[in-house]
Formats: sequence, structure tokens, C-alpha cells
Amino acid sequence: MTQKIKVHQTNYFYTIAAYYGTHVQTIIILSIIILLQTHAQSPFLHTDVFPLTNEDYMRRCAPVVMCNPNSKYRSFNGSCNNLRVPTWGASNTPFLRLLNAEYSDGIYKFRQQSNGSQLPGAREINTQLFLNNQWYDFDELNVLLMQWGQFIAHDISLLRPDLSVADCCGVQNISKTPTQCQNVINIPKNDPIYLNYNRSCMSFNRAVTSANFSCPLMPATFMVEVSQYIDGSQIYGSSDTIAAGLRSFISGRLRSDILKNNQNTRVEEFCPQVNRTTLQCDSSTNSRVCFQAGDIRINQNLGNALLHNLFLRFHNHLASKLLYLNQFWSDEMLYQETRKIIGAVIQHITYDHYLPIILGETYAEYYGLFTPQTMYNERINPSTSLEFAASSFRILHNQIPAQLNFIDKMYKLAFQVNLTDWMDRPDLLPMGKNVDWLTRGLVETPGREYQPSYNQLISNFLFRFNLPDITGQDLLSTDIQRGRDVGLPVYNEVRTICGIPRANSFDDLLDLIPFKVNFKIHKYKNKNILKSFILLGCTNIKNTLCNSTRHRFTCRGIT
Ligand code: HEM
Ligand SMILES: [Ca+2]
Repeated sequence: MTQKIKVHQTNYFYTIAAYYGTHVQTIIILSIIILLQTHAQSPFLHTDVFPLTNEDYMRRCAPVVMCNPNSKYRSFNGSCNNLRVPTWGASNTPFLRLLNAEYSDGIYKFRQQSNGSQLPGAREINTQLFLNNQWYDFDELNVLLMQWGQFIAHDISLLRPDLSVADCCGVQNISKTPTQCQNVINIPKNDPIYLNYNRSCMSFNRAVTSANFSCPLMPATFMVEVSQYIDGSQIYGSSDTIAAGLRSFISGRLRSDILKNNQNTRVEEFCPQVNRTTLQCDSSTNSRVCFQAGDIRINQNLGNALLHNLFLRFHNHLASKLLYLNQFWSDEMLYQETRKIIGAVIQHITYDHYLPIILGETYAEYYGLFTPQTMYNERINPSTSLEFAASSFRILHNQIPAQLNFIDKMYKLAFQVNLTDWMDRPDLLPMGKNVDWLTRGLVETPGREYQPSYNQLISNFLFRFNLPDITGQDLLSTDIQRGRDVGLPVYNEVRTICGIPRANSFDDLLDLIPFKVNFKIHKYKNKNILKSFILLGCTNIKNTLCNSTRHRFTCRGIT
């Protein structure tokens, strides 16, 4: 069994985004901090420095799992990858906390300011600091880099919001409503967007806790509902049952649907369609297509659905090649061997192509993240940390472009869509040559410039066609609120665990947060948000294409 230590446990990205509140001024900049520590000093190598509450689940609720040490293939739920502690990294086990939970009641209530008042509203933070600070320079990296990030995020993390309390903002008497509803995101009176829609509140559903898994723990403990290893679980599923439901049981292949395009001129293979009475895609009443895969978020946006479809085709292609070479292999062997190769490919792309760009080559090499330097330390808990999944990795939401380009084989822009117009509605994919065109679009379109804000559409109109109200939601506010929901500690605490001195003044923050970033003035910067939408829509095609793509995630020659 290939066992690789997940990198994000020892990555020290951190953001102040989720830690706003105690000092409003520290909101100035959204930043990633990458700490360069020596291995010897790294606290993350020793599980005994983690909060003791991490052990509570193990002591009280963890199932006894028997492993076969000679098993040739990974389990679907991730158990038995670590033979010392078989449940480490398994689905439906808790996120790891690098630091103690911070709640005002020590258990579950949102953190407060040091003077006991509420933290500034999440939406207010966005509107005051980020929403109007959009920069429109193009990146030298392509949009596929962003899409790969989401694809692996779904491989290692799923924190499910509790949707049993449907629309909190419809509830009038907030003092008598369920606790869940007391955590809605308030919309400031002068909100530049929602003001026009007369909205004062945005729904926010707190995440399900271990109590939903018959394991009530204090402080609130949150469960990862997918296998936490990079193992392709978003393709294959994180349980035996889901995995079996996705297989054809013929020649190692996954179930798929062969669909004709709208002109009946082209036949292509797609992920199987799900029965529309299930929860998947149900929030989008007007979608005709609804794919099924190992992860429930497959249909969330067109780019993610595209990668799922490409990997399904890759699996079935590889399985047929293996069958050709090994005529006597059983369905099971063909399936598992193909799955093993796909898992390795995903790790290879992640460690050798993605992370060196995200972290920088020096860092990636120093920590032995490139493939030839793999090592395995059975004492490292590989679980996805809350600090990573609820904060650090979400910073890369700032790479999401407002639009996706469909580019034809002559490298001309065929058409462009708003990402938020097609959420949970992947209907476009099986039409025409859209799979080819969107693939080319991800590869050939420069990514969104790295910056503190998220794009205007996901900051205002997320899921706009899936919600009862037509306006939609704000991903940046949701990310800030999610940090509070799961009890993330304040930024200063995280500095200390990463070996950086505590900041005692705002000047102390300058060591890792560049002073100037917030004052960047760009030619397209426009105070009027609605005008900037027009700018986005009119982006000149010449500027939106990469000149060539010698590297998987890199645009070349763009100025
Ligand atoms: C392509 C467009 C994307 C959309 C529309 C999107 C949207 C979302 C949404 C709605 C959530 C759940 C928010 C909540 O309720 O707490 C989420 C979670 C998350 N996103 Fe994204 N995202 C996108 C891309 C990305 C990218 C590029 C990355 C990283 C490189 C990323 C990393 C994450 C992570 C780590 C989580 C938490 C996952 C969990 O534990 O459940 N996402 N995203
Ligand atoms: Ca996984």
C-alpha cells in the first residue's frame, strides 16, 4: 500500500480571515503565512503537543477496527492506512485541532471580543475591506490550478452544514428560534449589493458536530465525512457502499452514461446520472443533468464537474488498457489496480505540480514533498486539521474566477459563463463540444490575480439560482463565519504555535503581512461595484487567453 503523509498537516498557511474581531484593524489584509521551520523544531511532528481534546473521540467513541496488514489496496474510508492507529484519517472521524477550540462559553458559542461584545459581522468585514478592492491583473498561472485545488480539497475534507434548519432568515423572532438560527450573517444597512434587494440577513447553517454521530463531545468536535487521505475518494466514494454503487462490476469499469450531444452528432462518456429524488442537485429545481460520483459536491460548479468527468473517463480508459495487457485479471483486480494508479496520479499532480506552485519550490523541496523524497512516519496524525480546512486552504477561494471560458479547437473563445449561474446545474457539460472547450478554457485562461478579496460574483451571488431568495450568498462571509462556527483560535495564537512571536502591536504584524497589499491601485479599480461587473463581462478575449501552455498549471507569455 502506498502510504504518503498528507502535506497540509505540515503546511503552515494561515490567514487572519477567520480571526477577525478582537482588533478590527487587523482585518486590513488577508494573508497566507508560510513558515519555514526546521523539521526538528516542528511541533506538528509530535502529536502530544496537540490539544488533549483530540484524544476524546479516540477514547470515547472510536470504533475498534481490525486491519489486514497485508492488504494490497487502500480501504475506501481511509481506515487502516495507519496500522498503529487504524482510524486516523478515516471518514467520519474528527478534524484534528492544532490549537484548542475558542468559544465564548468554552463549548459551542461564537467567540467574542475581549470586552465581551460580539465580533464584527462577517459581511460587514467583507463590505468594508474586500468587496470593493478588486484587482484585475491576470495571473501567469491558469484557471486549472484553482480547479485542481478544489478537486483535492474535496478529496480530503467535508464539513457538512446542518441543513435541518432550512432558511433561518425567514424566521422572525430570533430569540425563540433554534440556536442554529442565532448565527445568521447580518447584512449591514448600507450593504452596497444587498441593499438593492432589501435583505438584512443571510442564512448560515452551523456545521454538524460529532453529536450527530452519536458521540457528543465538549468542546464541539467536527467530523470529516470523507477519507482524509489523497486517495481519489471524491471519485470512488468514502465507504464500501458508495464505492459499490459507482461500479459497473464489468472489466474494472466505473458506471457511466453515454450521452449524445444536442445535435446528435457526438457521443461521449459521462459520470452516471443520479436519480433526481435524492438530495444531490435537488436544490436546483431547473437542472436537467445531475451527475453522481464519490463526493456529493460533484455538481457544485462546472469546473469541478468537468474534472470528475475527466477522471471517470481516465479510469475507464486505464481499466481497458489493463485488461488488454492482462486478459485474465478479474473485474475486482482491474478495478483496484486502476484505482491505485489514479490515486497515485492525483498525488503526483498534487505534490509535484500543484504544491510547488502554491508553496514555492524551496519550501516544497525542503520538506521533502516532491515524489522522490517520500517518507512515512506512522506517528504523524494525517487527519485534516480544522485550521487548514476551515481557514488556510479556503484562502485559495481568492483564485476563483467570476467567469469560465469555453475555448474551441482554434483557440478562440466560443463563449463565457458566470460560474455562479451554473452552480449545482451542470447541464452545459454534455452539450456540444463543451467538455473539450471547458477543458481548454481551464488550461488556456489565466487565473485570477492573487489578492485579498474574492470575486464579485461569489462574494454576492453564490448559489443564486438554488436558494429561495434569488440574491444568493457570500462565500467570503461564509468562510469567516465558518471559522467562528468551528471555534478557530485567534490569529495571534496561531502565530505562536507556528513559532512566530506573538504580535503586541499592529507594527508587529508587518513581519508576515505586507503593508502595501491593501493599497494597491490598479487601472481597473473602480469604486462602483456594478460598473466593475460590466468590466468583468467585457474582458478582452486577447487578454484572457494564455499564449501557450508548456506546463500543466502555467500560462506562458501573458503580460
Ligand atoms: C470553484 C469554485 C469554488 C466554489 C464555488 C467553492 C465553494 C465552496 C463552498 C460553498 C464551501 C462551503 C462553505 C461553508 O459552508 O463553510 C467551500 C468549502 C471549501 N472550499 Fe471551496 N469553492 C471553490 C473552490 C475552492 C478552491 C479552489 C479551494 C482550494 C484550493 C477550495 C477549498 C475549500 C475548502 C478546503 C473548503 C472546506 C471543505 C470542507 O471541509 O467541507 N474551494 N467551498
Ligand atoms: Ca480522500
